[in-house]
Amino acid sequence: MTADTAMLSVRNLHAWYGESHVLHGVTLHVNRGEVVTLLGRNGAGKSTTMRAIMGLMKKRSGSITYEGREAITLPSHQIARMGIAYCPEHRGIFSRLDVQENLELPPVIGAYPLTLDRVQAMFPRLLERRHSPGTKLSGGEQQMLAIARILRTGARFLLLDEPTEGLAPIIVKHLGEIIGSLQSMGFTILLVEQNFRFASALADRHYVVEHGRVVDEIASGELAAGSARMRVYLGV
Ligand SMILES: Nc1ncnc2c1ncn2[C@@H]1O[C@H](COP(=O)(O)OP(=O)(O)OP(=O)(O)O)[C@@H](O)[C@H]1O
Repeated sequence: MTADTAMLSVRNLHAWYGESHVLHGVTLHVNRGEVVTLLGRNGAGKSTTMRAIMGLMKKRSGSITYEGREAITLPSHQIARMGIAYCPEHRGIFSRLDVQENLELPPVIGAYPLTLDRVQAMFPRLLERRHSPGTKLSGGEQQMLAIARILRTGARFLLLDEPTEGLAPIIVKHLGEIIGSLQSMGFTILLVEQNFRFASALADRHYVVEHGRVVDEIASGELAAGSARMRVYLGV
């Protein structure tokens, strides 16, 4: 499938923090139902790419089409209404609210929001912890809550920024299962990941970001060759 028929298509995306020019022409696409990762070293521009797609960068140029509709000039709340949800690296949990309140807060913007019961069935730990304030959650619980919360909105396209960061291997494994089941449920996911092993087990394709550009694309079928290439990119 080409970029023209993709669910999300990003072409020649530039973005700036103030005077600092950080994205230098990112081009990528994500087809409906895919899990695609952005890989690359710290500071390569992966999070900024997500922020720019979500309309959170004040200055950006290029083209971002979602379901065929141009979004580059739209404010963030309208991009959310198109059906894109963003789970930032620092998770954005409201620490003064408890788990249930965090889950009840998101506005419904899409046609098929998951009900509270449904997300609690998917994340039984959140049901057990429903009256715990955000501050009392472990890193893994916070990550589950952050993902559960965006599922409540009805968005069908999820931007997940380094969900595994700082989590124990067993929680990482569980998150992998959750992302796999979200894909089976029909969600489309763009994922920033530093953990190449985690990413390679999950994703259909990978983009490598360097110095604010996509410099390579690796299909998961090319894994053996891909991981050698990745070691060069990531310097590991
Ligand atoms: N708020 C900001 N103000 C100015 N520059 C920023 C800001 N946030 C990020 N940058 C710079 O933008 C560039 C890209 O950062 P970005 O966070 O997108 O990288 P990344 O690939 O996601 O890496 P990381 O995993 O470290 O977040 C880096 O040079 C970074 O220093």
